[in-house]
Amino acid sequence: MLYKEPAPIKDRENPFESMMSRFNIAAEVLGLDEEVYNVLKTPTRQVIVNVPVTMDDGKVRVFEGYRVIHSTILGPSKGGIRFAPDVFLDEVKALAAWMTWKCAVVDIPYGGAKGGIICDPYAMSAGEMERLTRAYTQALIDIFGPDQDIPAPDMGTGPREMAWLMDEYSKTKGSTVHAVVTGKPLVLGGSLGRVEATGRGVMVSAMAAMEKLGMNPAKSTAVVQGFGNVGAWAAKLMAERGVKILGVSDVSGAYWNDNGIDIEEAIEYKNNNNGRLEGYKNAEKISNDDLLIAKVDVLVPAAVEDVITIKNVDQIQARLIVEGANGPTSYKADNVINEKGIMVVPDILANSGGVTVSYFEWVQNRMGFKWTLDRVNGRAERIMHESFERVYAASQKYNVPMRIAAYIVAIDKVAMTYKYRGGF
Ligand SMILES: NC(=O)C1=CN([C@@H]2O[C@H](COP(=O)(O)OP(=O)(O)OC[C@H]3O[C@@H](n4cnc5c(N)ncnc54)[C@H](O)[C@@H]3O)[C@@H](O)[C@H]2O)C=CC1
Ligand SMILES: O=C(O)CCC(=O)C(=O)O
Repeated sequence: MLYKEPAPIKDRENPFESMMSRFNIAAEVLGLDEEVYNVLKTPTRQVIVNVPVTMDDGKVRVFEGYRVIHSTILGPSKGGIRFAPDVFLDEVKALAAWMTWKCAVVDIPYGGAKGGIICDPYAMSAGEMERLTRAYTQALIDIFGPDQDIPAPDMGTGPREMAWLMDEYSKTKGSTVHAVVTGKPLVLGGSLGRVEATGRGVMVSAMAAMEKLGMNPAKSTAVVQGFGNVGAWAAKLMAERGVKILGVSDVSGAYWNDNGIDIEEAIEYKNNNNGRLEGYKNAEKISNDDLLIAKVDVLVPAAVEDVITIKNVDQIQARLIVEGANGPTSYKADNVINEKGIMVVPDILANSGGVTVSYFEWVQNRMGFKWTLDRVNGRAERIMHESFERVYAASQKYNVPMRIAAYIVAIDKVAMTYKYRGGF
């Protein structure tokens, strides 16, 4: 029996359809070649695996896992692995396509992929997680590779799982292959700055957007949904630039303080509390729904897909949304957002700092050389700034919102690559 059935698709908006609807608009604006459109609308490869794992109670449980490779036209495919109870194939397909667009937006030489396993990482022991990660790696041993497909962390995974993946892959291949995965612990060839890279990119995007909107960070307020790797780092780095973070949330609920949440303290609390804010005292508990519609200047969704939807978009009060998560806004909410004049820094731009530093990690692994933190952060921030300006310029040129502009920039690069490579 599977650990848990995926949530029925009818209860959720379909992230792949959300992705395609934006892709369609951008493709039309660009006048994308029909052949290229047809290649890109479907992933290159979709693998479903069922991996048996011996649990701590001695029983064997079978877990369903996925690896979807959307495109390899720009280079080896790249993208994280999500461990979550409700991950499903169409979600992984959307996440894989977003990786293609993201890598193209920041102009790094990767295609897009994503993986997932239906499991609850918070309910499993370290031993069970290790056996699951190793079994998944074995099931995909011919897919992964430093020149083929390079995984990284996503929701529910981090450096620990990447270390197991690298070890399992290396043992099978007979030599240590650092570059098969990024987001590894430093001691195994991880890069300085990777852990905080996605949150740092969110902060850089937020600052760039605030400048365009004439907002002063030191006089601005924000809420951050999701207090994991991306949300906690984004909150911390934005607070360091003077933004008052009035509320944060995770699966346990949302936490609000009129004077601003002490982010360092909240992170310490979470780290000592099995990764959760549950029971956090120096704030008022509010509902996750109320956090999203709170009266603040900036909203940073950094948890899951489809949290800004047709159901709540009317009530959103923020002037600026910076998407730390992948796909947090359903496509049906786009029109209302645009009518309200809210600026959105879309996921494929705002959270691209993570894959950018993953690229640096891969480069360092292949050079056998380590960069300093200043070099990593300096280069990543430069890429984020340049990418932001590229997307902003496209939004002005085509008179479209930033999200469609980001797709235009990405699709244009992919289409140009097809033009030169040919082959079909
Ligand atoms: N880790 C990375 O480098 C990157 C992650 N992302 C995206 O950022 C998002 C978050 O990823 P991570 O921070 O890595 O995951 P994580 O597993 O470290 O943290 C996820 C956080 O979201 C919270 N959460 C889950 N469901 C929620 C809900 N319904 N309401 C409020 N909070 C909820 C969890 O409690 C946790 O605090 C995902 O969409 C992921 O795909 C995007 C780019 C890179
Ligand atoms: O760091 C990477 O390679 C990919 C991170 C990721 O999964 C994402 O950007 O959504």
